[in-house]
Amino acid sequence: MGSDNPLNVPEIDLSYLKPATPEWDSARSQLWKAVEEYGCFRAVFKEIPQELPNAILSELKVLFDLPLETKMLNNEISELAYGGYIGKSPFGPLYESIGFDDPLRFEKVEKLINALLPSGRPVFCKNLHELTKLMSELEKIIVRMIMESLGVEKHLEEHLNSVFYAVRVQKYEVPETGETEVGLNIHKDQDVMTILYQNQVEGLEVETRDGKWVNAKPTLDNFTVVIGESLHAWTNGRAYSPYHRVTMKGNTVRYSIGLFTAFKEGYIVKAPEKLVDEEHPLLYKPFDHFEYLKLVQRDAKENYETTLKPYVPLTAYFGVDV
Ligand SMILES: O=C(O)CCC(=O)C(=O)O
Ligand SMILES: [Fe+2]
Repeated sequence: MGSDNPLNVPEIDLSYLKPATPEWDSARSQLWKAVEEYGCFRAVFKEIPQELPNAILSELKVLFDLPLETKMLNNEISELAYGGYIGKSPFGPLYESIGFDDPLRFEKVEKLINALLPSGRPVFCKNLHELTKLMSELEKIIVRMIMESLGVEKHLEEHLNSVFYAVRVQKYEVPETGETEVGLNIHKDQDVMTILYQNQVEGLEVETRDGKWVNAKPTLDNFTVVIGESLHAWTNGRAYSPYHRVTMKGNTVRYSIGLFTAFKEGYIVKAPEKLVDEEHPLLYKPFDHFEYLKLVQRDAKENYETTLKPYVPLTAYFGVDV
């Protein structure tokens, strides 16, 4: 399983594409195949120069080496979901992460960094803000391609108005035993999608729809895209949301940057009517995305099962809804 598996998730070049061109359509059909089968792929997106995420990664040691009390200040500063500091836990024994809850607003990035590092880090703040903007452009392309593939692109505008972006920078320590160890336990993401860039230390493993574990082994120009359960529910199950985990081995610390796209507070996740019919009955009752996030409480989760279970209509079990 996992690390010994030579397979990788598909790589798709999404650089410099224009909608309604043959190049766009060809990339879109590769993307949709990957989203259906793996819920995960590696995107090449040359609009983002490699130097940008790498400049951020090279500063992360300074941030994570701060005392725990300092990193915990983030819990007071963050106002939105996906912000705050997460320390090591049974769920992520080697994992720590620092969330930027509204990085499209430069002043919010600056506020957090200045609180953690009073001498400031203006270049880091600028880079993180800039990377968020560019990664959110990539997210919009991916969502557009998914909606076009399903013939529901009229919902694109609604999507753009309904989401917010957060960034988490994440660290995975080297296992002390020298053996392969769990960095972050098996889970599905609850968001719309997660886009990751990391420091070329592999470790992310993804389970395909047919139960095979595959390494998501990126190269320098890859952004790894993982579909979250909210998009899976919104597409009435057409987009796959994979179980995944991070496994650590070797002696290099792994750092990653994750852009999390999530629906705003109050948004009700409901599959478009066009995606529900006799052949595709409604898989999940409409749910409030923020209520769902609260319900899940990722850190407390130890079981290996979908977090959407509370929304599965009882018809799926008993033939009638009650
Ligand atoms: O760091 C990674 O590559 C994966 C992180 C992850 O799965 C998550 O933050 O949900
Ligand atoms: Fe994840």
